[in-house]
Amino acid sequence: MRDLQDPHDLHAFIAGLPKAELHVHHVGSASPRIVSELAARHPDSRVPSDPEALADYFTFTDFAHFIEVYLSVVDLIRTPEDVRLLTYEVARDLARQQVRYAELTITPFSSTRRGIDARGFMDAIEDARKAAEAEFGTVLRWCFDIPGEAGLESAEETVRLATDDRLRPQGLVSFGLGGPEIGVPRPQFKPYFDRAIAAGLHSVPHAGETTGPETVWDALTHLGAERIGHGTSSAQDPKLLEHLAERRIALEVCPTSNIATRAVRTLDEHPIREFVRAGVLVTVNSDDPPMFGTDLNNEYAVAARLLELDERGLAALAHNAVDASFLDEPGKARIKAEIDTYTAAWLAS
Ligand SMILES: Nc1ncnc2c1ncn2[C@@H]1O[C@H](CCC(=O)c2cccc(C(=O)O)c2)[C@@H](O)[C@H]1O
Ligand SMILES: [Zn+2]
Repeated sequence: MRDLQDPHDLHAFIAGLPKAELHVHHVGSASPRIVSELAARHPDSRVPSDPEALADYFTFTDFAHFIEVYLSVVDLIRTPEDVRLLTYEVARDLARQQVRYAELTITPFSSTRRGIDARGFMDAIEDARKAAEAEFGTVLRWCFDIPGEAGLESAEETVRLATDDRLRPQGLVSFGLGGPEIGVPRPQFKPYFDRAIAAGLHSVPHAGETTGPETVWDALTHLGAERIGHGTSSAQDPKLLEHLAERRIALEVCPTSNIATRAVRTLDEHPIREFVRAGVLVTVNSDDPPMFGTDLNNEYAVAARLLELDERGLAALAHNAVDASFLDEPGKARIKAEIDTYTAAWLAS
Protein backbone atom coordinates (compact mmCIF):
# COMPACT_ATOMS: atom_id res chain seq x y z
CA MET A 1 0.00 0.00 0.00
CA ARG A 2 1.13 3.54 -0.66
CA ASP A 3 1.84 6.02 2.08
CA LEU A 4 -0.98 8.60 1.83
CA GLN A 5 1.10 11.14 3.72
CA ASP A 6 4.09 11.10 1.38
CA PRO A 7 3.96 14.45 -0.50
CA HIS A 8 6.01 13.02 -3.35
CA ASP A 9 3.43 10.30 -3.86
CA LEU A 10 0.62 12.83 -3.71
CA HIS A 11 2.23 14.95 -6.45
CA ALA A 12 2.70 11.89 -8.62
CA PHE A 13 -0.92 10.93 -8.00
CA ILE A 14 -2.12 14.41 -9.02
CA ALA A 15 0.07 14.43 -12.14
CA GLY A 16 -1.67 11.32 -13.47
CA LEU A 17 -5.18 12.10 -12.22
CA PRO A 18 -7.65 12.79 -15.07
CA LYS A 19 -8.99 16.30 -14.53
CA ALA A 20 -11.36 19.01 -15.78
CA GLU A 21 -10.35 22.68 -15.77
CA LEU A 22 -13.23 25.16 -15.61
CA HIS A 23 -11.53 28.52 -15.08
CA VAL A 24 -8.53 29.26 -17.24
CA HIS A 25 -7.98 32.24 -19.52
CA HIS A 26 -6.86 31.83 -23.10
CA VAL A 27 -4.24 34.61 -23.24
CA GLY A 28 -3.44 34.06 -19.57
CA SER A 29 -2.36 30.49 -20.42
CA ALA A 30 0.38 31.48 -22.84
CA SER A 31 3.48 29.60 -21.68
CA PRO A 32 6.83 31.45 -21.45
CA ARG A 33 7.83 29.65 -24.67
CA ILE A 34 4.75 30.95 -26.53
CA VAL A 35 5.10 34.45 -25.08
CA SER A 36 8.76 34.49 -26.18
CA GLU A 37 7.84 33.24 -29.63
CA LEU A 38 5.12 35.90 -30.01
CA ALA A 39 7.38 38.61 -28.52
CA ALA A 40 10.07 37.70 -31.03
CA ARG A 41 7.49 37.86 -33.86
CA HIS A 42 6.45 41.33 -32.68
CA PRO A 43 9.66 43.05 -31.45
CA ASP A 44 7.97 46.43 -30.88
CA SER A 45 6.23 44.94 -27.80
CA ARG A 46 7.42 45.71 -24.25
CA VAL A 47 6.96 42.09 -23.16
CA PRO A 48 10.40 40.51 -22.60
CA SER A 49 11.16 37.67 -25.00
CA ASP A 50 13.68 36.14 -22.61
CA PRO A 51 11.83 33.52 -20.49
CA GLU A 52 14.02 34.39 -17.45
CA ALA A 53 13.04 38.08 -17.56
CA LEU A 54 9.40 37.04 -17.89
CA ALA A 55 9.22 35.72 -14.34
CA ASP A 56 10.06 39.22 -13.08
CA TYR A 57 7.66 40.80 -15.51
CA PHE A 58 4.94 38.49 -14.13
CA THR A 59 5.29 39.78 -10.55
CA PHE A 60 2.33 41.97 -9.70
CA THR A 61 1.92 44.76 -7.19
CA ASP A 62 -1.89 44.60 -7.23
CA PHE A 63 -4.85 43.57 -9.41
CA ALA A 64 -4.68 46.71 -11.59
CA HIS A 65 -0.99 46.02 -12.31
CA PHE A 66 -1.86 42.43 -13.23
CA ILE A 67 -4.45 43.65 -15.78
CA GLU A 68 -1.94 46.13 -17.24
CA VAL A 69 0.62 43.35 -17.78
CA TYR A 70 -2.12 41.00 -19.05
CA LEU A 71 -3.09 43.54 -21.72
CA SER A 72 0.53 43.84 -22.87
CA VAL A 73 0.43 40.10 -23.59
CA VAL A 74 -2.94 40.52 -25.33
CA ASP A 75 -1.13 43.03 -27.59
CA LEU A 76 1.16 40.23 -28.79
CA ILE A 77 -1.74 38.42 -30.45
CA ARG A 78 -2.21 40.10 -33.77
CA THR A 79 -3.15 37.57 -36.43
CA PRO A 80 -5.41 34.52 -36.69
CA GLU A 81 -2.21 32.43 -36.89
CA ASP A 82 -1.11 33.85 -33.49
CA VAL A 83 -4.55 32.86 -32.13
CA ARG A 84 -4.30 29.35 -33.54
CA LEU A 85 -0.78 28.81 -32.22
CA LEU A 86 -1.74 30.05 -28.75
CA THR A 87 -4.89 27.90 -28.55
CA TYR A 88 -3.19 24.74 -29.79
CA GLU A 89 -0.23 25.14 -27.41
CA VAL A 90 -2.54 25.83 -24.46
CA ALA A 91 -4.34 22.56 -25.25
CA ARG A 92 -1.00 20.74 -25.37
CA ASP A 93 -0.09 22.08 -21.90
CA LEU A 94 -3.47 20.98 -20.54
CA ALA A 95 -3.15 17.52 -22.08
CA ARG A 96 0.28 17.09 -20.43
CA GLN A 97 -1.45 17.55 -17.09
CA GLN A 98 -4.06 14.90 -17.90
CA VAL A 99 -6.76 17.52 -18.36
CA ARG A 100 -9.46 15.71 -20.31
CA TYR A 101 -11.86 18.63 -20.56
CA ALA A 102 -11.36 22.40 -20.27
CA GLU A 103 -13.60 25.42 -20.56
CA LEU A 104 -11.28 28.15 -21.79
CA THR A 105 -12.26 31.77 -21.15
CA ILE A 106 -11.68 33.82 -24.28
CA THR A 107 -12.10 37.58 -24.69
CA PRO A 108 -12.87 37.96 -28.40
CA PHE A 109 -13.52 41.71 -28.02
CA SER A 110 -9.85 42.28 -27.16
CA SER A 111 -8.85 40.66 -30.44
CA THR A 112 -11.48 42.16 -32.75
CA ARG A 113 -10.83 45.66 -31.39
CA ARG A 114 -7.14 45.15 -32.19
CA GLY A 115 -8.04 44.48 -35.79
CA ILE A 116 -8.23 40.68 -35.98
CA ASP A 117 -11.07 39.74 -38.28
CA ALA A 118 -13.90 38.00 -36.38
CA ARG A 119 -14.24 35.19 -38.94
CA GLY A 120 -10.48 34.54 -38.87
CA PHE A 121 -10.52 34.52 -35.06
CA MET A 122 -13.36 31.98 -34.82
CA ASP A 123 -11.81 29.73 -37.47
CA ALA A 124 -8.48 29.81 -35.61
CA ILE A 125 -9.89 28.72 -32.24
CA GLU A 126 -12.11 26.07 -33.81
CA ASP A 127 -9.28 24.69 -35.89
CA ALA A 128 -7.10 24.42 -32.77
CA ARG A 129 -9.96 22.86 -30.77
CA LYS A 130 -10.49 20.11 -33.34
CA ALA A 131 -6.75 19.44 -33.70
CA ALA A 132 -6.34 19.27 -29.90
CA GLU A 133 -9.18 16.80 -29.51
CA ALA A 134 -7.89 14.60 -32.33
CA GLU A 135 -4.22 14.72 -31.32
CA PHE A 136 -4.27 15.01 -27.53
CA GLY A 137 -7.73 13.70 -26.63
CA THR A 138 -8.44 16.90 -24.67
CA VAL A 139 -11.92 18.32 -25.23
CA LEU A 140 -12.01 22.13 -25.28
CA ARG A 141 -15.05 24.35 -24.88
CA TRP A 142 -15.22 28.15 -24.91
CA CYS A 143 -16.53 30.77 -22.52
CA PHE A 144 -16.65 34.21 -24.20
CA ASP A 145 -16.23 36.92 -21.57
CA ILE A 146 -16.95 40.63 -21.52
CA PRO A 147 -13.94 42.67 -20.34
CA GLY A 148 -16.23 44.77 -18.13
CA GLU A 149 -13.90 47.73 -17.71
CA ALA A 150 -13.91 48.25 -21.49
CA GLY A 151 -17.54 49.33 -21.16
CA LEU A 152 -20.88 48.45 -22.70
CA GLU A 153 -19.43 48.62 -26.20
CA SER A 154 -17.40 45.53 -25.29
CA ALA A 155 -20.53 43.85 -23.91
CA GLU A 156 -22.43 44.51 -27.14
CA GLU A 157 -19.60 43.20 -29.31
CA THR A 158 -19.10 40.09 -27.15
CA VAL A 159 -22.77 39.14 -27.19
CA ARG A 160 -22.89 39.76 -30.94
CA LEU A 161 -19.93 37.44 -31.53
CA ALA A 162 -21.46 34.85 -29.20
CA THR A 163 -24.93 34.79 -30.72
CA ASP A 164 -24.56 35.61 -34.44
CA ASP A 165 -25.25 32.28 -36.16
CA ARG A 166 -22.67 33.03 -38.84
CA LEU A 167 -19.89 33.57 -36.30
CA ARG A 168 -20.74 31.67 -33.12
CA PRO A 169 -18.23 28.84 -32.82
CA GLN A 170 -19.40 25.26 -32.24
CA GLY A 171 -17.35 24.94 -29.07
CA LEU A 172 -18.97 27.90 -27.31
CA VAL A 173 -20.90 26.89 -24.17
CA SER A 174 -20.91 29.87 -21.85
CA PHE A 175 -20.80 33.61 -21.36
CA GLY A 176 -18.69 35.45 -18.78
CA LEU A 177 -17.57 38.77 -17.39
CA GLY A 178 -13.99 39.50 -16.32
CA GLY A 179 -11.48 42.20 -15.52
CA PRO A 180 -11.56 44.60 -12.58
CA GLU A 181 -14.73 44.67 -10.46
CA ILE A 182 -14.16 47.94 -8.62
CA GLY A 183 -16.10 50.65 -10.43
CA VAL A 184 -17.66 48.10 -12.81
CA PRO A 185 -21.07 47.20 -11.32
CA ARG A 186 -22.43 43.86 -12.52
CA PRO A 187 -26.13 44.78 -12.97
CA GLN A 188 -25.41 46.95 -16.05
CA PHE A 189 -24.54 43.76 -17.96
CA LYS A 190 -27.95 42.14 -17.40
CA PRO A 191 -29.34 42.81 -20.91
CA TYR A 192 -26.26 41.19 -22.49
CA PHE A 193 -26.41 38.13 -20.25
CA ASP A 194 -30.16 37.85 -20.95
CA ARG A 195 -29.42 37.69 -24.67
CA ALA A 196 -26.61 35.16 -24.24
CA ILE A 197 -28.77 32.95 -21.99
CA ALA A 198 -31.69 33.18 -24.46
CA ALA A 199 -29.25 31.91 -27.12
CA GLY A 200 -28.57 28.82 -24.99
CA LEU A 201 -25.34 29.85 -23.28
CA HIS A 202 -24.52 29.22 -19.61
CA SER A 203 -23.73 32.16 -17.34
CA VAL A 204 -20.35 32.18 -15.54
CA PRO A 205 -19.30 35.68 -14.50
CA HIS A 206 -16.31 36.50 -12.31
CA ALA A 207 -17.57 37.96 -9.04
CA GLY A 208 -16.27 38.52 -5.54
CA GLU A 209 -12.64 38.29 -6.62
CA THR A 210 -11.71 41.88 -5.73
CA THR A 211 -14.98 43.15 -4.23
CA GLY A 212 -17.35 41.98 -1.52
CA PRO A 213 -20.14 39.39 -1.40
CA GLU A 214 -22.71 41.89 -2.74
CA THR A 215 -21.05 41.48 -6.16
CA VAL A 216 -21.67 37.72 -5.98
CA TRP A 217 -25.33 38.38 -5.13
CA ASP A 218 -25.49 40.76 -8.11
CA ALA A 219 -24.05 38.08 -10.38
CA LEU A 220 -26.68 35.61 -9.17
CA THR A 221 -29.62 38.00 -9.23
CA HIS A 222 -28.92 40.04 -12.35
CA LEU A 223 -26.72 37.83 -14.51
CA GLY A 224 -28.25 34.41 -13.81
CA ALA A 225 -24.87 33.01 -12.73
CA GLU A 226 -24.74 29.19 -12.73
CA ARG A 227 -21.17 29.15 -11.44
CA ILE A 228 -19.08 31.95 -10.01
CA GLY A 229 -15.55 32.83 -11.10
CA HIS A 230 -13.58 33.03 -7.84
CA GLY A 231 -16.37 34.16 -5.47
CA THR A 232 -13.65 34.54 -2.83
CA SER A 233 -15.47 37.14 -0.74
CA SER A 234 -18.55 34.87 -0.41
CA ALA A 235 -16.89 33.65 2.78
CA GLN A 236 -17.87 36.95 4.42
CA ASP A 237 -21.60 36.22 4.05
CA PRO A 238 -23.00 33.05 5.66
CA LYS A 239 -26.39 33.51 3.94
CA LEU A 240 -24.65 33.62 0.59
CA LEU A 241 -22.68 30.45 1.37
CA GLU A 242 -25.92 28.73 2.32
CA HIS A 243 -27.52 29.89 -0.91
CA LEU A 244 -24.58 28.66 -3.03
CA ALA A 245 -24.58 25.30 -1.26
CA GLU A 246 -28.36 24.81 -1.56
CA ARG A 247 -28.47 25.68 -5.26
CA ARG A 248 -25.28 23.73 -6.07
CA ILE A 249 -23.74 26.86 -7.59
CA ALA A 250 -20.09 25.96 -7.85
CA LEU A 251 -17.24 28.31 -7.05
CA GLU A 252 -14.30 28.29 -9.43
CA VAL A 253 -11.58 28.70 -6.83
CA CYS A 254 -8.10 29.71 -8.05
CA PRO A 255 -5.93 29.88 -4.91
CA THR A 256 -2.53 30.85 -6.34
CA SER A 257 -4.12 33.50 -8.58
CA ASN A 258 -5.68 35.14 -5.53
CA ILE A 259 -2.26 35.46 -3.91
CA ALA A 260 -0.50 36.63 -7.10
CA THR A 261 -3.03 39.42 -7.72
CA ARG A 262 -3.06 40.20 -3.98
CA ALA A 263 -6.79 39.57 -3.70
CA VAL A 264 -5.94 37.33 -0.69
CA ARG A 265 -2.88 37.90 1.52
CA THR A 266 -1.59 34.37 2.04
CA LEU A 267 -2.63 30.86 1.07
CA ASP A 268 -3.29 30.03 4.70
CA GLU A 269 -5.86 32.84 4.80
CA HIS A 270 -7.62 31.57 1.69
CA PRO A 271 -11.32 30.89 2.40
CA ILE A 272 -11.44 27.56 0.51
CA ARG A 273 -11.84 25.71 3.83
CA GLU A 274 -14.88 27.82 4.76
CA PHE A 275 -16.45 27.03 1.39
CA VAL A 276 -16.03 23.29 1.90
CA ARG A 277 -17.25 23.50 5.49
CA ALA A 278 -20.40 25.31 4.31
CA GLY A 279 -21.10 22.54 1.78
CA VAL A 280 -20.40 24.67 -1.30
CA LEU A 281 -19.43 22.80 -4.47
CA VAL A 282 -15.76 23.76 -4.77
CA THR A 283 -13.75 23.36 -7.94
CA VAL A 284 -10.05 24.15 -8.17
CA ASN A 285 -8.65 25.94 -11.19
CA SER A 286 -5.55 27.75 -12.44
CA ASP A 287 -6.85 31.08 -13.96
CA ASP A 288 -3.69 32.40 -15.73
CA PRO A 289 -1.17 29.67 -14.87
CA PRO A 290 2.17 30.84 -16.35
CA MET A 291 1.53 34.41 -15.21
CA PHE A 292 1.02 33.16 -11.66
CA GLY A 293 3.81 30.57 -11.79
CA THR A 294 1.39 27.70 -11.37
CA ASP A 295 -0.53 25.03 -13.24
CA LEU A 296 -3.60 22.94 -12.49
CA ASN A 297 -1.56 20.15 -10.89
CA ASN A 298 -0.03 22.66 -8.50
CA GLU A 299 -3.49 24.05 -7.63
CA TYR A 300 -4.59 20.50 -6.71
CA ALA A 301 -1.49 20.18 -4.53
CA VAL A 302 -2.32 23.50 -2.85
CA ALA A 303 -5.89 22.33 -2.25
CA ALA A 304 -4.63 19.03 -0.86
CA ARG A 305 -2.56 20.94 1.68
CA LEU A 306 -5.23 23.47 2.64
CA LEU A 307 -8.05 20.91 2.81
CA GLU A 308 -5.90 18.02 4.08
CA LEU A 309 -6.94 15.78 1.23
CA ASP A 310 -5.60 12.32 0.51
CA GLU A 311 -5.96 10.55 -2.84
CA ARG A 312 -9.67 9.89 -2.35
CA GLY A 313 -10.24 13.53 -1.43
CA LEU A 314 -8.37 14.67 -4.53
CA ALA A 315 -10.42 12.31 -6.69
CA ALA A 316 -13.59 13.83 -5.17
CA LEU A 317 -12.28 17.31 -6.02
CA ALA A 318 -11.70 16.19 -9.61
CA HIS A 319 -15.28 14.82 -9.65
CA ASN A 320 -16.57 18.23 -8.52
CA ALA A 321 -15.10 19.93 -11.58
CA VAL A 322 -16.65 17.35 -13.89
CA ASP A 323 -20.04 17.68 -12.14
CA ALA A 324 -19.95 21.48 -12.36
CA SER A 325 -18.88 21.47 -16.02
CA PHE A 326 -21.10 22.03 -19.04
CA LEU A 327 -20.13 18.72 -20.57
CA ASP A 328 -23.00 16.39 -21.53
CA GLU A 329 -23.96 13.55 -19.16
CA PRO A 330 -22.21 10.70 -21.07
CA GLY A 331 -19.06 12.84 -21.23
CA LYS A 332 -19.21 13.49 -17.49
CA ALA A 333 -19.75 9.80 -16.73
CA ARG A 334 -16.77 8.84 -18.91
CA ILE A 335 -14.31 11.18 -17.17
CA LYS A 336 -15.58 10.29 -13.70
CA ALA A 337 -15.16 6.58 -14.48
CA GLU A 338 -11.62 7.33 -15.63
CA ILE A 339 -10.91 9.18 -12.37
CA ASP A 340 -12.25 6.25 -10.34
CA THR A 341 -10.36 3.61 -12.29
CA TYR A 342 -7.12 5.58 -11.98
CA THR A 343 -7.60 6.14 -8.23
CA ALA A 344 -8.48 2.50 -7.49
CA ALA A 345 -5.43 1.27 -9.45
CA TRP A 346 -3.18 3.77 -7.66
CA LEU A 347 -4.41 2.78 -4.21
CA ALA A 348 -4.08 -0.91 -5.01
CA SER A 349 -0.50 -0.60 -6.30
N1 LIG B 1 -8.03 36.82 -12.44
C1 LIG B 1 -8.75 37.49 -13.38
N2 LIG B 1 -9.81 38.22 -13.01
C2 LIG B 1 -10.52 38.91 -13.91
N3 LIG B 1 -10.22 38.92 -15.24
C3 LIG B 1 -9.15 38.21 -15.64
C4 LIG B 1 -8.40 37.47 -14.74
N4 LIG B 1 -7.41 36.85 -15.42
C5 LIG B 1 -7.55 37.18 -16.69
N5 LIG B 1 -8.60 37.99 -16.84
C6 LIG B 1 -9.02 38.55 -18.13
O1 LIG B 1 -8.69 39.90 -18.15
C7 LIG B 1 -9.57 40.54 -19.04
C8 LIG B 1 -9.55 42.00 -18.67
C9 LIG B 1 -9.42 42.90 -19.84
C10 LIG B 1 -9.78 44.29 -19.50
O2 LIG B 1 -10.09 44.58 -18.39
C11 LIG B 1 -9.76 45.33 -20.55
C12 LIG B 1 -10.06 46.62 -20.18
C13 LIG B 1 -10.00 47.61 -21.16
C14 LIG B 1 -9.65 47.30 -22.46
C15 LIG B 1 -9.36 46.00 -22.79
C16 LIG B 1 -8.95 45.65 -24.18
O3 LIG B 1 -8.83 44.46 -24.50
O4 LIG B 1 -8.71 46.56 -24.97
C17 LIG B 1 -9.42 45.00 -21.84
C18 LIG B 1 -10.88 39.88 -18.77
O5 LIG B 1 -11.79 39.93 -19.81
C19 LIG B 1 -10.49 38.45 -18.40
O6 LIG B 1 -10.71 37.55 -19.43
ZN1 LIG C 1 -10.36 34.48 -14.17
